[in-house]
Amino acid sequence: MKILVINCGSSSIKYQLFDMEDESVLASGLVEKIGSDSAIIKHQVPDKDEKVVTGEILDHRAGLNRVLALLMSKEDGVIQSAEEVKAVGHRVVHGGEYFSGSVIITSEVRQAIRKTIDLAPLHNPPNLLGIDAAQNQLPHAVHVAVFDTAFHQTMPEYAYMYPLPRVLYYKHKIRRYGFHGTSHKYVSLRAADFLQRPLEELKIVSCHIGNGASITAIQNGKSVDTSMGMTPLEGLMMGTRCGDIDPAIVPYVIAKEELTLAEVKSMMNKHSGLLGVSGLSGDMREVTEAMFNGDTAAKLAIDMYVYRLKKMIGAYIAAMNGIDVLVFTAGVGENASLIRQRVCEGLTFFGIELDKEKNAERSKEERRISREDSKVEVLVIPTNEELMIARETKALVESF
Ligand SMILES: Nc1ncnc2c1ncn2[C@@H]1O[C@H](COP(=O)(O)OP(=O)(O)O)[C@@H](O)[C@H]1O
Ligand SMILES: CC(=O)OP(=O)(O)O
Ligand SMILES: [Mg+2]
Repeated sequence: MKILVINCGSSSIKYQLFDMEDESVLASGLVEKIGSDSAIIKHQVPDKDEKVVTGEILDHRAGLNRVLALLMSKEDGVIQSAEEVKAVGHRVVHGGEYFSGSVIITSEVRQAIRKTIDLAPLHNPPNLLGIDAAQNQLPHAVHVAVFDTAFHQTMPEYAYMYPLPRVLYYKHKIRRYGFHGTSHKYVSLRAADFLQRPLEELKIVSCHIGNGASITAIQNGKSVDTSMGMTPLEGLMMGTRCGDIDPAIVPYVIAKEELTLAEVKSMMNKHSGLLGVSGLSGDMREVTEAMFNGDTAAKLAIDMYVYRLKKMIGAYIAAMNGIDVLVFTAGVGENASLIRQRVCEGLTFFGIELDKEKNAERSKEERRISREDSKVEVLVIPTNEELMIARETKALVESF
């Protein structure tokens, strides 16, 4: 069964086509700068050179059309006809309280996703555009929505409610939802498999630290708390997002700097975090390099990033009254050995003992980086949200 996975951003489409017989990737790629006359498609077929095409792509429908044409083309094609794609799995960021698992997309499902637009104005509209475009171009396929929020629907009420007047929850659904659930779920399943231990017996703290970053406490295979909230702005310090700050700063900055609310929102989402503190970049590679070159602002940014992550791991251990496994994943978690080392150095109290040599090894594999005698297993697990979406899609198609 061939399954196409798509992840639509406001001006981009990421895609992967899987052959689910052996879960192999037949092709993958990215369409960027949709809405312009200089859009870029980067299309990769395993063992072939990447194909880069530029040109006008005015909307998601046109973008998807071009992707399908590439998938079926003579030189770079991997399928003969669009009918070969049996199902399409869509990443949908916000499912509100409507969805605690993946679903086949019906008109009711689209309606519910539309109702959560207010809660995720940056993410859900492009996700819906992607669904529309794909249903239009691939009408014979089964379309499935896989939500970032679904895995976290098991959080207890005392973890997801904010200490605000409760009426705001009843009127506007203001509560914590959490994100990156597909990734946290995937790495928790992989961790149990890697350790050959039942997931139900493990207390896992999973750190998804990429551009966006979140941490989740997973007990009995279920999310019991997570650091992102009503939106993906809460929690850890990120590449360009501030994470937790005193909410009183918002009206104060508006008054002092004569900014609009929209400008402050943009500041907190796009100009804060590593970028805001270092003044250089939101990319951990660039900030680390600057720190090694003696840049004091870059050093402060990294000190803050590590300190805040370490404190949050402590909180998530407390949430479960223990920890068996600490998992690092996503761009920073998978690659930045320095960050892993500095975070773990401050957690020895909990029985977390890193093997410095194993931690420093460069690898794309799932691996243990804790010492043999460490009470807590520390693992690096490369995330694979696309594969997880493909698996959830296949399971739904088969039960259909
Ligand atoms: N070798 C590396 N060392 C340190 N950080 C890295 C490395 N490679 C990637 N990163 C970090 O990972 C981030 C991207 O993470 P990723 O999980 O791919 O993000 P997203 O899916 O949100 O775009 C980059 O911005 C960078 O900060
Ligand atoms: C929800 C979210 O923050 O996603 P990303 O990390 O892809 O920005
Ligand atoms: Mg990501």
